[in-house]
Amino acid sequence: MQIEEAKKTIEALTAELNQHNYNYYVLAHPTISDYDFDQKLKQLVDLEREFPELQEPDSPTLKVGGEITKTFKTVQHKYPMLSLGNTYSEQDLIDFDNRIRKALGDDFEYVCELKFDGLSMSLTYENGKLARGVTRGDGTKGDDVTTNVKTIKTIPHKLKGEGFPAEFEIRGEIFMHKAAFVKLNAEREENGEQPFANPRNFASGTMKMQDSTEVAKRPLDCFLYFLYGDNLPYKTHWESLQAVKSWGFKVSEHIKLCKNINEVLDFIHLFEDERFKLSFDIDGIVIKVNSYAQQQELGFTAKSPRWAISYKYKAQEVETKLLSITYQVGRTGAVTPVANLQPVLLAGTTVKRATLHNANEIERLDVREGDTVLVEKGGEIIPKIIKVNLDKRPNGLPPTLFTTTCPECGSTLTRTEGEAAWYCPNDSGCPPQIIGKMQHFTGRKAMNIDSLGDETIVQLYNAELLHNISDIYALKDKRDQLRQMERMGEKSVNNLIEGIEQSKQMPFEKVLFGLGIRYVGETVAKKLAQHFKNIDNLANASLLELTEVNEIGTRIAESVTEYFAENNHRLLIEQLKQDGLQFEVEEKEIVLASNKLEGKTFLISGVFEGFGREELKDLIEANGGKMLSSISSKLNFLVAGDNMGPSKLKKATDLNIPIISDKDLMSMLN
Ligand SMILES: NC(=O)c1ccc[n+]([C@@H]2O[C@H](COP(=O)([O-])OP(=O)(O)OC[C@H]3O[C@@H](n4cnc5c(N)ncnc54)[C@H](O)[C@@H]3O)[C@@H](O)[C@H]2O)c1
Ligand SMILES: [Zn+2]
Repeated sequence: MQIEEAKKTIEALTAELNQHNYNYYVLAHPTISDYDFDQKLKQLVDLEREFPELQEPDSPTLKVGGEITKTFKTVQHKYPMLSLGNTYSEQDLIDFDNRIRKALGDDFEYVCELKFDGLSMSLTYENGKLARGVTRGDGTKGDDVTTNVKTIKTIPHKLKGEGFPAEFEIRGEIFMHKAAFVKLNAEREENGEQPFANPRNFASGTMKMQDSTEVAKRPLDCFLYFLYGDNLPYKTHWESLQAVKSWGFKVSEHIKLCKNINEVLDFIHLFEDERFKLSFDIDGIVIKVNSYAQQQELGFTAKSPRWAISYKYKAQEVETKLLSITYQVGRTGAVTPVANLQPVLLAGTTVKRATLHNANEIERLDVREGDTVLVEKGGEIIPKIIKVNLDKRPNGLPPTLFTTTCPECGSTLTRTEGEAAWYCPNDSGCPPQIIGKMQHFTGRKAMNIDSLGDETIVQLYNAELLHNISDIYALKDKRDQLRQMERMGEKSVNNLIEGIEQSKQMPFEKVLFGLGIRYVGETVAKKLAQHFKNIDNLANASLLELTEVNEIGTRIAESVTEYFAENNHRLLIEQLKQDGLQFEVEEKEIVLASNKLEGKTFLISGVFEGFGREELKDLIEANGGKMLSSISSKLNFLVAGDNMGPSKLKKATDLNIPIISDKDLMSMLN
């Protein structure tokens, strides 16, 4: 390659890799596979080796990929958090072993560990207590996410046992189990939120959240894999792993002390298949030289230790034929394309279907019925089509035109500017939407009507006893018809009606969530209910009033106003009101109500361990205080919790505004 051409290629690759790093680390929504990313990075490494004069000092080949954000406090790492050299080839491992052998002679051992596919975290403990949790960030500085880390149950707040150093740092990987991922991602999709591609992205997206109470709802876990400290009493990595286990840290049982590279390869071969039986994703095996002294001798490159390497498994993929593309309609009316495949064995299971996400994805892949496609099951649980084998495309295959009509009711589909999904607008006449809405309404997180399960709803819909949510509350007058149905004895009819009657006591926020307004998930419903207090206030709120609510963006606000603009929906709510459902927040009797805060102004910032922000706000107002929405000289007190933005802190300090804790606030009331 000529230097001119090399320069152009290097520039293009650099720009592309920087973008992918951003998608992966900051947005947690990568657009290419890890394998492709690694191939491109390797190409850049090779080019820079051939033309060293063209290497930029901030080339992605020299940097750890992540970034720090502005939303958390930045913390300097005491020991840099590096990346790991990686390879997909066994020959590279043998070369690695030869390099080590050359430097150390033959007397050394390796430790093999699973390469957990999550995000790395540095935890600092002081006198046996968790002091800090910091992300890798750019490798030298990271985000202080301590409050989020504290919600992870397997990370000890306080150590047990003895012998731990007064101060040390421990590194590990935060991840989400596959089962939790599948469940939570399905909920996201149901709420109209963008699903995450895999558990890693979900875990990483979660750790970036500002609201720790949200983080606490998402089950994360953490394996620890490296101990750092000054003058540690251990000579080897293996020994230290045993010690940290005894202090209460979770260390994977799948580790192996190896005498030579052949034993390492055995471990790698073993997990080639075993990895699919684990409850969490791994993307490879990490191989580390065991002795600390030898690690020191080997040292580091700019980006990774020379004493460790990771072997990555290629995502499993297989070719098969795309028989047809069909469309599914969800509860919200979103139409999802599904690829129906010639059944094929992949990663231990028979795959018949793959997701195609939306029209953009079909266009991107240019996938057509009759094509031969490459299907991948990597970290992801749901197989997906990664590309079309164009060499095998029969002549004259017509391009796929995304359906323009609903496969269930024939309505013309609509799409909002800027959104990926097409929707069937016929929400009161499209069977899967009608059924889905009722199922959502009776679901565990909404009205929780146990006795009216998903199957029963379908059965009653088919028997024309249910068409609409409000019909549920009319079932009590249809006992005779109910009793005639299959599998419906006197007792189950009684149960059914009783469950329905009981649901009338469900609080407003559950009813609101149950209505299934697009983008109004559980948390949003709670926020809206607390803010507007009753359905009429909410229904009459303007876009501006809606977006003024903390964490309600324009997308949600628009969806809410659209919902209430429809007469059908207003009629439904009127009917449900008459049926006796809760459409206002039950005013909690605030025992503390007084006028102790009269004439004083407050602003709340950050997160609190014992209180929700809304709760504090209610408390302040119930005691005569007034809330302000920004920091100005008019503000009397800033009630600050964890994770308060640094700019707010500075502004308050500059204006000399007293910063108080939630506990200080409580004592003002006593
Ligand atoms: N698809 C994309 O767009 C995209 C973009 C950027 C990066 N990536 C992927 O991420 C990789 C780079 O990420 P990276 O720099 O974090 O490297 P890496 O993930 O390949 O290896 C380093 C990381 O491994 C983790 N790890 C897991 N188990 C471990 C164990 N037992 N011991 C030590 N560390 C362990 C640690 O978090 C450590 O930071 C790339 O190779 C690529 O595959 C993909
Ligand atoms: Zn339809």
